[in-house]
Amino acid sequence: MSAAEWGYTKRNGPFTWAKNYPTAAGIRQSPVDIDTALATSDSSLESKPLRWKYVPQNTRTIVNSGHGWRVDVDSEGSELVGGPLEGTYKLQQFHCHWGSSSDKGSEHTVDGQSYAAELHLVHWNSSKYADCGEAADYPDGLTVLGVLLKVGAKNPELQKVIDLIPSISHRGEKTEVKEAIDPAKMLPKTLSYWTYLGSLTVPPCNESVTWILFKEPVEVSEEQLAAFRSLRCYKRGEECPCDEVDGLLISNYRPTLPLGTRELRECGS
Ligand SMILES: CCCCCCc1ccc(S(N)(=O)=O)cc1
Ligand SMILES: [Zn+2]
Repeated sequence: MSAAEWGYTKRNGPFTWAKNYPTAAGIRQSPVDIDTALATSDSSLESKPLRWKYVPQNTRTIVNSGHGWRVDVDSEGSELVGGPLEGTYKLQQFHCHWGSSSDKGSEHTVDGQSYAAELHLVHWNSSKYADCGEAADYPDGLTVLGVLLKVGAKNPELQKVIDLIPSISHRGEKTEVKEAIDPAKMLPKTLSYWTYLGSLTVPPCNESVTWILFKEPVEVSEEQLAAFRSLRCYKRGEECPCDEVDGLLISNYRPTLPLGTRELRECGS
């Protein structure tokens, strides 16, 4: 989309994306509702535990993409292997999706239930592809670890992100992450998960993501969610293009798409 960039308002939101990004109307789209009764447990998943290694010092910059905040990471030194994955995946970035109030905001839902937000750790298949951009064009190119966020205690690791939000209030602004953020500390204690083949949940909605969604939600406080909603979707000095309340990014989640004939597997109770 040229002037009217895609976004989350009535005018440019998820139901308009397929106009400019035909893949958004595909049959392997994300997010989906996790119908727990449909999930099949798979011994091959149990036999290859999910394993990851992150380098906190490699969390480089945080940017306001206009669609939310995103922490870009130097992939070197990171790895994610096991579970449903063939080969090694490296961490590229992590970001979050939320709603205008904490009764909604996650992208995946579980038996129809929404959570307050959802954290995505984006990895690319470094065994087969040269970088994330290339990997995004292949069905086995990307893996996203999804963490459901529910309202509760303040999340100390995410607080390091929240503290940087005032310096990236407008679209395009970015700043150095000085205090290292450890992605591993944002994951739940129990590692049970659901996995299925899906897509990027934002345009161009490439159908190249192996989704791994942890079952156990992680806590975040209402104040921390309010900080996410204080980001603006337009550039400093420009007028607000979106018809959101003075361009505040109060909601940036895509509603669920049909799972269709895709298999939904689970590992752990
Ligand atoms: C054409 C290059 C694509 C880079 C990948 C950008 C991206 C990664 C993950 C997600 S999400 N919300 O599915 O985790 C959205 C966007
Ligand atoms: Zn995401």
